[in-house]
Amino acid sequence: MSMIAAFYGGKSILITGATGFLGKVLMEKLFRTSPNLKVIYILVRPKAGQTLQQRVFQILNSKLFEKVKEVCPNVHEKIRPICADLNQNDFGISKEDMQELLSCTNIIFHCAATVRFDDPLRHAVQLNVTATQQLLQMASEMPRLEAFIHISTAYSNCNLKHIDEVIYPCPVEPKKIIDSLEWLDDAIVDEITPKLIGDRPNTYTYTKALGEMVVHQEGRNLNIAIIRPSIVGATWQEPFPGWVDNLNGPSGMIIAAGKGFLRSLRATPMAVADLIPVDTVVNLTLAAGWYTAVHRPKSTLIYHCTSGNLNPCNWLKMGLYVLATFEKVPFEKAFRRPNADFTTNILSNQYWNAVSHLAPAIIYDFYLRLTGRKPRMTKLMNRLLRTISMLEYFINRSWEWSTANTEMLMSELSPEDQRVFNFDVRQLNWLEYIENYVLGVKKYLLKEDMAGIPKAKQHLKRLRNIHYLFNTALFLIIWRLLIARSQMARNIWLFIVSFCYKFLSYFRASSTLKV
Ligand SMILES: CCCCCCCCCCCCCCCCCC(=O)SCCNC(=O)CCNC(=O)[C@H](O)C(C)(C)COP(=O)(O)OP(=O)(O)OC[C@H]1O[C@@H](n2cnc3c(N)ncnc32)[C@H](O)[C@@H]1OP(=O)(O)O
Ligand SMILES: NC(=O)C1=CN([C@@H]2O[C@H](COP(=O)(O)OP(=O)(O)OC[C@H]3O[C@@H](n4cnc5c(N)ncnc54)[C@H](OP(=O)(O)O)[C@@H]3O)[C@@H](O)[C@H]2O)C=CC1
Repeated sequence: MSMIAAFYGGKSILITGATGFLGKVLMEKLFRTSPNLKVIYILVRPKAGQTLQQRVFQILNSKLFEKVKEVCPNVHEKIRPICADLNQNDFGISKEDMQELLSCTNIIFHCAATVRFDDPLRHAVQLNVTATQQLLQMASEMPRLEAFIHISTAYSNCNLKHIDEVIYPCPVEPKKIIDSLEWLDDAIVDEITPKLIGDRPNTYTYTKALGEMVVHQEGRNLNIAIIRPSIVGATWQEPFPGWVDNLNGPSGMIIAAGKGFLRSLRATPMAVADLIPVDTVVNLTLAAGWYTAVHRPKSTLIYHCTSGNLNPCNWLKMGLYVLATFEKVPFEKAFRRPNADFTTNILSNQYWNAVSHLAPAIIYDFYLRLTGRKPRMTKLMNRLLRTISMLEYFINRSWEWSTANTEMLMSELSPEDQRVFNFDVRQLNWLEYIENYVLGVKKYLLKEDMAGIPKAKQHLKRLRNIHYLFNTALFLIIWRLLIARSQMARNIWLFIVSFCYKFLSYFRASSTLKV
């Protein structure tokens, strides 16, 4: 019997960010392995015209939860959505709901965050720092609380090359930042943002570091652990391989490459591609929740959930695996044939952006205009280039994350728990994982049917022929122009023609002799 699964039995668990990528997989695993848990409270905001109930209904009726419904048929009764907006005071939670949360919660998993790299500092601080502070305040009023698990990111200290499982001090105290944001106006905040974030690439990594600091300072009397995952990707094994439901991290890039939009990328081929499957993160998180509650470590333990030091893969390999998978399972209606190159040189990157990204988009938009349709490709391509520019920081560097706490946790698990809550990435086969990832992107993100693969292959063949035809026509046009203008080009042309003529005559003569 799994000790971790038994531990969560009968518990009241509070999850923030349960409607997000990680939160959904966390909920699914909890229900599947501990169907006798008491209740999961989830803090949800109404969104996109959907009520809380509709949002929960949609999640529970998704493919991800199919297995849960078999082992926990009354899952609808065990999930308790609470209307909350983490941007508001007290999260806008009603008094009755707050009372229930304070008196019943045993475990908190704090996953909610803004993961946008370019969020204005004020918004990123509100969600990633102030909301964390408020949640800690709530937690301190929970008499039954056994553990508070905070999800951070391995990149919160990406300004360092070697990162230990410790909290690093921030130059400006989070409290001072929160206070000053109250009276500074937006224009001044925007102006000082680069100075505040210093050598970090964006407001996301900066505010996640501030969030950790807040946890460290204000959670002293609580039983806390911090999980730092690297780049979270599709599921590896559970509940089934390849599940993914948002465009963050590599998923959006896989679509862009598979549809033929992404043709070149400024990336360091040998830099470590520190991907970590979402189910691995969830298993480690649940194991850490159990360990924190049962063993009550003296200090806050930080767990790095990364793959680079145990089972490294680099961007070159990952890119090749992705491209190889497109051969077997191409995406439908591709714009061009998938073929992406990595370059480290800024100038050649600009050249390829102009030639491989913008020029085809402009030509295609011209064609759309000619056929009376609205041009859209240049806009889309500019958006893609902007996204790529935001990711470049992460694909041109390697980091070393120490994983002593994570390895210690693994050694504390029983053999059964090591199987049920497996977070040993040494067992991961990258080629197999990437194949399933690409397949998952096709099925769950693009909602493409496998039956369409022969047609997609046919479409790629047509694109290849168009490509050859276009290149030949371009070559002939350029050559024709050169011949018209340059004596040297004419001489070369005459030389080639006479050489071919002589070769053919010789070939014909020798074959006649043989007969
Ligand atoms: C050979 C191939 C090789 C492939 C492999 C190479 C892969 C490299 C991947 C490297 C990943 C490195 C990530 C490092 C992550 C650090 C880890 C974390 O803690 S952080 C956790 C990770 N956090 C992140 O990854 C956040 C990254 N994303 C952002 O910060 C923002 O989306 C933005 C600033 C990039 C664009 O802002 P903005 O211009 O305001 O645009 P909106 O947001 O409003 O969206 C506009 C449209 O674009 C769509 N779309 C969105 N994202 C992507 C995407 N990645 N891609 C594509 N598309 C994307 C979106 O759906 C929407 O479509 P529609 O509804 O209009 O049809
Ligand atoms: N994805 C990744 O690559 C990585 C993620 N992480 C960390 O993992 C955690 C989860 O990330 P992930 O699941 O990918 O992110 P998502 O963007 O998928 O999910 C974010 C969650 O936060 C919720 N949320 C955001 N704003 C509010 C708000 N104002 N009030 C209530 N809820 C809100 C969202 O709710 P709603 O559905 O309403 O928007 C959603 O449930 C984050 O802490 C992130 O920093 C760390 C490393 C890598």
